[in-house]
Amino acid sequence: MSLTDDITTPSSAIPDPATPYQGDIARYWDHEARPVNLRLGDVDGLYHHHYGIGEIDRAALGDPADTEREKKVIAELHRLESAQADLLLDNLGDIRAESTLLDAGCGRGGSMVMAHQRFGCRVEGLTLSTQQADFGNKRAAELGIGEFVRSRVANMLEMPLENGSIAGSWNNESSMYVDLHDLFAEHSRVLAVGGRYVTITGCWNPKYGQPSKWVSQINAHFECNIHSRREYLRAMADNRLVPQAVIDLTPDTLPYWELRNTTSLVTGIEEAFIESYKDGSFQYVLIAADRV
Ligand SMILES: C[S@@+](CC[C@H](N)C(=O)[O-])C[C@H]1O[C@@H](n2cnc3c(N)ncnc32)[C@H](O)[C@@H]1O
Ligand SMILES: CC(C)=CCC/C(C)=C/COP(=O)(O)OP(=O)(O)O
Ligand SMILES: [Mg+2]
Repeated sequence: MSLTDDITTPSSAIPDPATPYQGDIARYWDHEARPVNLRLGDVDGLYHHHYGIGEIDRAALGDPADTEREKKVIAELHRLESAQADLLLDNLGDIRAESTLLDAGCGRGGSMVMAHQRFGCRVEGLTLSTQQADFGNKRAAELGIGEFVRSRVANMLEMPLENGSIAGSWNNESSMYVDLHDLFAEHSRVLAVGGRYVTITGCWNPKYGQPSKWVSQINAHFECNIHSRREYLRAMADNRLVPQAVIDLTPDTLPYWELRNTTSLVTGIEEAFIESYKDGSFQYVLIAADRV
């Protein structure tokens, strides 16, 4: 059976949002078309809404006076964003082609395509945005993988998925829009026992005390609610998700932000990320957990 055999809800049939807040978030992503996301995605057709990790390849950027410099910087930023998704997929463990994966808060679907290309399996994506789901399904169809990669408009706190049907699931920069206890209860329900959950997220650092002014600025910019690192670990523990790896990616993401801050694609939020990562109030982390 292919993914499309059991489609009962076309991606455009948006149900009533569960809350007014979710309606706001659906509208936000329906109208998003920032060049920093679209021009990077145009590099190779993988459209991401997350940030990058890894060292800058200075040789690939060439001379600052190069007329092709902007194009090269865009390609480099995109390479770092895809490297971030690759690291997330590395942490899913062994996934068989017969398995189904879940991308909770899937955006335009770049990570889903990468997951299918790596594992050959089905990938289910959930987003609040009709525009994003349609975009992801169109891309998958263009790539000839529409039978395997499907985006749907659905609330990740009420996933349209059977209990224990998912081998691996993730949130890539999408968990700051929901209550973590509700979110992990739902991942725990759909994951098979022994399955793997992975998140890459920004979180505020309990060592700092409370969310800093920079964290508050990021929340206001994206209409989200960044959680603390402690909250992630506590909500996982309460929902049968046992951390196997907690990796601080903060030093690995700073080069991406420093490079992005030199381009014409800046959106105005770069300073908040750079300063909060540097003052220790905010961290970029990967957490991988086993469903037990
Ligand atoms: C910053 S984007 C991340 C997209 C994607 N994970 C990526 O890495 O490109 C946040 C995503 O979370 C989704 N989202 C937020 N709240 C959600 C909810 N309650 N249910 C489903 N998706 C949600 C948004 O629709 C959006 O697609
Ligand atoms: C790490 C944190 C706190 C993330 C918040 C969620 C978010 C908006 C991620 C990036 O989306 P994007 O790629 O659409 O943003 P931008 O336009 O800034 O690249
Ligand atoms: Mg982006």
